[in-house]
Amino acid sequence: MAPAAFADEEMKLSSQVEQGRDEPLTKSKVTVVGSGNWGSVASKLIASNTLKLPSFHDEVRMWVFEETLPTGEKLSDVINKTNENVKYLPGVKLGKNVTADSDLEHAVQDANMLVFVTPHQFVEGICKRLMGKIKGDVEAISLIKGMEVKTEGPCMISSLITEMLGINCCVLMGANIANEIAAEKFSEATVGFRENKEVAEKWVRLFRTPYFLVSAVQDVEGVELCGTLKNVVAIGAGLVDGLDMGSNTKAAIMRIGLKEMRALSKLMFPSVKDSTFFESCGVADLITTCLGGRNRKVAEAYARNGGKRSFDELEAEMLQGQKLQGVSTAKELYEVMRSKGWTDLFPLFTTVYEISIGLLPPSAIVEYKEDVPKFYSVEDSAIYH
Ligand SMILES: NC(=O)c1ccc[n+]([C@@H]2O[C@H](COP(=O)([O-])OP(=O)(O)OC[C@H]3O[C@@H](n4cnc5c(N)ncnc54)[C@H](O)[C@@H]3O)[C@@H](O)[C@H]2O)c1
Ligand SMILES: O=P(O)(O)OC[C@H](O)CO
Repeated sequence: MAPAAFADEEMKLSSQVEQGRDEPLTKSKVTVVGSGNWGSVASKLIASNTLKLPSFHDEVRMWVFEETLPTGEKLSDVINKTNENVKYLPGVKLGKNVTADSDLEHAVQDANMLVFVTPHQFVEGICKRLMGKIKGDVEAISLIKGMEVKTEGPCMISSLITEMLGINCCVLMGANIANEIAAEKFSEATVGFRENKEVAEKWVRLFRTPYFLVSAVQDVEGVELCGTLKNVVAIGAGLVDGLDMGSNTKAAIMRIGLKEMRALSKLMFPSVKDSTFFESCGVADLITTCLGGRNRKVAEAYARNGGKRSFDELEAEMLQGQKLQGVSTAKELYEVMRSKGWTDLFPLFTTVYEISIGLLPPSAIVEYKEDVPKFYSVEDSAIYH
């Protein structure tokens, strides 16, 4: 396949460039903070590259939120013994140079590159534990799709990491269903960076493989908001699947969702670029999530049950410890929209939230309201600019 072949060439080139240089004086040490489904795949990707690229230490440390398996063994011990995350990514070898570490402070203590990849609701607690424990020259990247809402307004996860730990934080988002990348099927991702292009290029080198093509754009908020907001649209897509509405309806939800994603992103952060929505983190992630993601899957079950079983209950039963981001993100978005008086401008986001808390039935996702034609007028609205 042409793109993969191109990626292969690029990879060789970047290895040659690195190998052609003198051995770097200091090699970067990478720690992955998180070890769920995507955290484990990210560790595998990175570990395959640190072995090849001389500017990185071979070992990749992966922080594991410790749990006891039904066998009575600790998850981190089993990962180190089998080289597999038997709970969150069974059947896939991570690479012998991945070391699971259940001690958070110990896992990060020597790292100069931190990869944050946990469900978004745990990040603040993790950062509190790390405050004052990070070395000065550390760079971070967040693979986390989600946001926090503070009294001052919305706070993206990369900003939370920067504010709490005093370190620069890029983001990596994309059409990245973890199990497919674990099986080394070709896909793409987008790194978002603020100012330092060299740092972004270093992250690209660390992640890129012949089957995982990564490019960088200077738009942290745009990339992160794409990854965050698509999870709410995915809930809408799952609801229409559960209502057996068919492809046209799902395409309509995706189109309306994309428009709301772009409009809300620009309202929250006017610097967000339109072009970002055409990268992997934008339209491609929206499509893959609405076709094959966990948010879609659980929302489908919610609609099939007529809203009688809660999202929490279905998540626990269907995902076995993996976490949904779309429902909590819908709530967080709603808080932002309500406080700003924007709910009427975003009927899809608002409806998904109201369905998720049981205020409306699942069928409300396709009930057209004559008096709310806002899908079409949001860009003309005075507050849009
Ligand atoms: N899985 C995917 O396909 C995928 C792809 C791209 C991005 N993401 C994003 O990556 C992020 C992480 O998702 P994931 O799929 O790796 O995780 P996951 O949903 O598979 O697993 C949940 C993780 O949370 C951990 N956890 C549970 N309680 C915790 C606590 N109190 N404190 C800290 N950790 C705790 C579990 O140990 C587990 O590692 C999310 O923001 C998600 O949206 C996921
Ligand atoms: O399985 P989901 O719905 O959490 O989505 C996974 C990824 O974000 C897709 O890129």
